Amino acid sequence: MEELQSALRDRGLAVSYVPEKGRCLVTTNDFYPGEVIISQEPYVCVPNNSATESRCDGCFASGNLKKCSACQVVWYCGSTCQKSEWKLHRLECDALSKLDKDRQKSVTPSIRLMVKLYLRRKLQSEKTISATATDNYNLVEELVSHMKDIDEKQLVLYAQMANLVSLILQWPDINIKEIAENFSKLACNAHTICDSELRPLGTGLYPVVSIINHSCLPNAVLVFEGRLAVVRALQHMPKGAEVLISYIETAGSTMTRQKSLRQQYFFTCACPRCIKMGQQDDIRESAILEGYRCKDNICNGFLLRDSNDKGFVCQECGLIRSKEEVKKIAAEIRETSDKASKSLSSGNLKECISMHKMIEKLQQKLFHPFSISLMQTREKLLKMLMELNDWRAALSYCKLTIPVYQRVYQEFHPLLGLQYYTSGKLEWLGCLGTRRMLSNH
Ligand SMILES: C[S@@+](CC[C@H](N)C(=O)[O-])C[C@H]1O[C@@H](n2cnc3c(N)ncnc32)[C@H](O)[C@@H]1O
Repeated sequence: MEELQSALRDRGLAVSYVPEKGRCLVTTNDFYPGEVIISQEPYVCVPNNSATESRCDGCFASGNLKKCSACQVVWYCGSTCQKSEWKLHRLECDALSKLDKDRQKSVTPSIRLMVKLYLRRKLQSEKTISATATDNYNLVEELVSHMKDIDEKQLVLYAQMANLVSLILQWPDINIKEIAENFSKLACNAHTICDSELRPLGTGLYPVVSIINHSCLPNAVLVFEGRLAVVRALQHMPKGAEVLISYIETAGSTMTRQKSLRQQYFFTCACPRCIKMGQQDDIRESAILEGYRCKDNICNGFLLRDSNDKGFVCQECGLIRSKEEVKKIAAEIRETSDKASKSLSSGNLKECISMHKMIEKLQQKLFHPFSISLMQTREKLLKMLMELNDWRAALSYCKLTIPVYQRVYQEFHPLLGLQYYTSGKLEWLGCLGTRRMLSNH
């Protein structure tokens, strides 16, 4: 711990402790918006490979990959990445090669992450790989596991996964209980590694970044530069401030956020947004983000359940919307969404787009213009239209999402920046298309 504190002191940081949260990271210098607070390479990481998509184990690139000829499980983009991973993969490769084909199929990214964790610990203890104050297994040992909070079903699953790890490693004195506990640690400490457009690529364990606690109104944000985790300030952070990032999607009602924090991280958030739960402002915001709209098209009022529980009352004009009407439209949305998923899985993008346009129309009838569900549908349309190179139509959906982004994300949030960037890129691509058309005539 002394070594870690000393390494952090040089970066203007310290580890502290708060009874209701456990360890926390605090600043010992001022940090300004956009400034890097801390960056860390992963202790271990894996790409989220599946039967349909593979990425390089070194840099997470896709395309032009070659399978490791020995184990036939791990992919590389070239010899540079293969060499950089070799010390660890040599051991993993031996272990994976001994598995039969069926067993190899059960080696999911989570199983590989755990196998790599144990191999890295072994290599560091043998000094084949060097350890530093911010890169050593002791830091993994100190991570919270919440073993006592996990339900029976989850414990059984972790035990089964631990047995598989043991079967792969074949170490005689391996501790199955410890592996199961490490799976629980990964669940509340590992991070999803995303690319610059915030698409998920893999999972990594960053034990120093994992000391940072959560807030739904964070003062910092975690982004990735390749596999490097980078925490940047979202606002001015004076000396002595606790560094806080958001573990979850912050665009949601307080109830939704609290539920997902309790389910995955086992705590009740008491951040400045969450303590307002049940207050007038919070009720209003939750109803706008996740509730229904006034049935009068001109009125943009949000609805709250009426006292007789007969329906929902518009808080602007007092008009009542019946439960039956709401249920009917919600059922139509569900039905169309099912059809859209089927057309997506059959690869019919054009049909999927027209289904989503129908969903959007139905959602416009039911939800408030700032609704998260409506925004998500428009986001899907934007992505699908971009796949078809229909820049103009994609731009129109991108523009519709921006006011919602502005409402739900803070000024310097990367998701908001990314949406502005997408909009600019689509404007440019649209103009380029028009110019080409003109020059062809
Ligand atoms: C990634 S760890 C953060 C570091 C942790 N406090 C520690 O001592 O190692 C996540 C865990 O920290 C705790 N935690 C994080 N943010 C919290 C918050 N805002 N309020 C209460 N507990 C929190 C929860 O136990 C959560 O599962």
